[in-house]
Amino acid sequence: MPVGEKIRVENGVLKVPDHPIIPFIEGDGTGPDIWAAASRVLEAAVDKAYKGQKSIVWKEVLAGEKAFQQTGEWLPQETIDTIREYIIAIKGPLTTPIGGGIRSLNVALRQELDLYTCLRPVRYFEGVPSPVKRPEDTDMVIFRENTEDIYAGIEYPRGSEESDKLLKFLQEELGVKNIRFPGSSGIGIKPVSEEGSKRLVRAAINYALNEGRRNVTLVHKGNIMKYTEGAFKQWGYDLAESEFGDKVFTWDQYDRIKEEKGTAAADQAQKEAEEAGKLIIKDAIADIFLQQILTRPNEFDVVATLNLNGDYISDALAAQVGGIGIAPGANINYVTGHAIFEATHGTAPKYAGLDKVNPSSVILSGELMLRHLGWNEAADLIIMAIGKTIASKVVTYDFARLMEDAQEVKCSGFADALIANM
Ligand SMILES: NC(=O)C1=CN([C@@H]2O[C@H](COP(=O)(O)OP(=O)(O)OC[C@H]3O[C@@H](n4cnc5c(N)ncnc54)[C@H](OP(=O)(O)O)[C@@H]3O)[C@@H](O)[C@H]2O)C=CC1
Ligand SMILES: O=C(O)CCC(=O)C(=O)O
Ligand SMILES: [Mg+2]
Repeated sequence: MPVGEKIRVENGVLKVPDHPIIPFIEGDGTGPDIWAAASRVLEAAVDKAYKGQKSIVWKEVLAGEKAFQQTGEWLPQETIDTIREYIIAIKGPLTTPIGGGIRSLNVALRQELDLYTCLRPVRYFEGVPSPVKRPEDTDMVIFRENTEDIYAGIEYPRGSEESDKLLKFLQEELGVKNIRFPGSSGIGIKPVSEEGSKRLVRAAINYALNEGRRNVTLVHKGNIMKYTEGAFKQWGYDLAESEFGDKVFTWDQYDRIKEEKGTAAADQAQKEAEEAGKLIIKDAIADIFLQQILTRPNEFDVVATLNLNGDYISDALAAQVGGIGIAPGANINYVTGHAIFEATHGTAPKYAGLDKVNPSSVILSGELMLRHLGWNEAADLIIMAIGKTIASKVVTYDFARLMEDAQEVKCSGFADALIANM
């Protein structure tokens, strides 16, 4: 087996050796089952595509329960340092307790490495059971801001010294009168910055232009949270116009033309922009957006949104194309080149150790990783094998329970079928 070399970034460009060392985190709960299946599929695809000329040299790094058992720490500094050094990593899901205990290790990794984009493509594979009539109409790519918003973890329990201090400050210094039950309120803070918003929207627009997409929708709740979510929307429009000029047409421009020259002129300007192949930058308030992705999904293409909205939207859109068992993702910093690939789903603890769940989300996250490395031939093999395997109705429990005449296989069995179909 080759010794392996480090991936490097030179002048902002990823330099990938033929045998890159890639750190992986196995994950909690169903993580070990999924990783055993997914790593075999990724290795097989690379092997089939490059016949030994390229290979991945895995390097395990610890996080979560396995890390705690072996080192007494949930997220050892060595794990963060190793991923920083080796640039690209892949992980299984990690458990976060509810209402107390450790803060999310998944969020900590994103924040430590400043992986400001959570990229979650949502696409349909023929034959996957879906709750909607035309799942093939859903073809969206989510860009979720990954380092700010209420995920910053600035949150204090009721009655703590910190929340008492904050309440006192809000009431006495800022004249806040509408905290309904101050004596029993926990307090959370939601930071959203211009830099954070703009770098995320920049990534979404760059992606949309490179991939020939038609539109980017800025999703926000800016009517209620004016200076965080509303500001995100405005910073997004400002960035689009100032950095992408003639390549885009924004709804902000539309509104200005409408005010000056009327609706017909604004409609005409948008029509001309569309005909000229310009990228349309629009926005939607989060609640109506969640309705419209169901009622008219083909109107939405690339989605740029804040952290919490992006979390909800990821799972909702995944459901439309067959669920969380087939929902990949990547956490990326487009400036430093650092990236951690991971599924959208969590640890699904009730299935831990049963070799039962669908490994496709991690496999497709690996497929995204291979494409990110420029190993498109191996990535294509994975897409082809997933399409072929699902079309032959060989599926895990999550699809089998919704399909007729399906052959249900285990997590490992699905990996076997994919490898056989490559
Ligand atoms: N990035 C990460 O590491 C993430 C971690 N988490 C963490 O995971 C833990 C559990 O969270 P929970 O909210 O239950 O969400 P999960 O995504 O873990 O599971 C919810 C349900 O989704 C379905 N599901 C999940 N994974 C798969 C899969 N691979 N194949 C098929 N179906 C799947 C199962 O549905 P069914 O019951 O219908 O079979 C499962 O019960 C929490 O601690 C949470 O914080 C959550 C999200 C992301
Ligand atoms: O960190 C967690 O436990 C949850 C993360 C999550 O839901 C997500 O990344 O979509
Ligand atoms: Mg989530």
